[in-house]
Amino acid sequence: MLDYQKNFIAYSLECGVLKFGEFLLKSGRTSPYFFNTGLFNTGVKLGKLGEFYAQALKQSGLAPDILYGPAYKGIPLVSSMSIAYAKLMDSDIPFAFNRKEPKEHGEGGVLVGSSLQGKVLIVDDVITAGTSVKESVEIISQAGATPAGVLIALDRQEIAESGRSAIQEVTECFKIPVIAIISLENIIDYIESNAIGQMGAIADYRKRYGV
Ligand SMILES: O=P(O)(O)OC[C@H]1O[C@H](OP(=O)(O)OP(=O)(O)O)[C@H](O)[C@@H]1O
Ligand SMILES: O=C(O)c1cc(=O)[nH]c(=O)[nH]1
Repeated sequence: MLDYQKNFIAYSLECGVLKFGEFLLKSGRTSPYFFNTGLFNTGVKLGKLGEFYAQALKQSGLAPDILYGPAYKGIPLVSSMSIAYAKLMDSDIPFAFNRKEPKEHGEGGVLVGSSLQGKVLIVDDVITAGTSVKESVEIISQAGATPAGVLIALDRQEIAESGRSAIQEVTECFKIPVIAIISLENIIDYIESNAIGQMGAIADYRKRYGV
């Protein structure tokens, strides 16, 4: 594991973002751990999170035209990341996000921010079964733009409904790369070397849903 990944896990634990317990996921699975980026909830914490994402984009070598953050947690992620990336790379990439409920008045619709065109990078918090990424790909394609990749904080390394890995499904179906700052494997390494967390429950969960 690289130093910046260790630092990211330590920082997530310190902010209460990475938690152990029992959590119901979007997929309907009950997980013994949860990664809640909503708890990067001050200017300093969110600013630092944006810098991790900006660094990951720099290292990926991808050159998207637009950054897209799916509601809700993708909204502060894409906003903070675009500020951090502009500072890091002196490159002002436009960004956009969606509403979960279409707005019926004013400008209306589900999209907010820059219009979706060209190569669009999806910026989200985690991938579990891949549903959220599929929804984003649909929104981007419907707008006439091209999904160019996915950047997430955590790859939970789980299987999708098809029985294939969620990441494998995304990369094979949509022919786009997925970049994750950390994965479940990194969290397990960290837990084992620092004697924290509920390894037994995580190992059981991984046996059932992991890749
Ligand atoms: O890979 P998946 O199985 O789709 O799961 C991961 C998605 O689930 C959560 O979204 P959700 O819409 O639940 O939450 P939010 O409104 O808090 O962003 C999370 O933010 C990811 O976008
Ligand atoms: O799959 C999810 O719903 C999910 C998992 C996780 O670790 N964090 C999160 O915000 N959502």
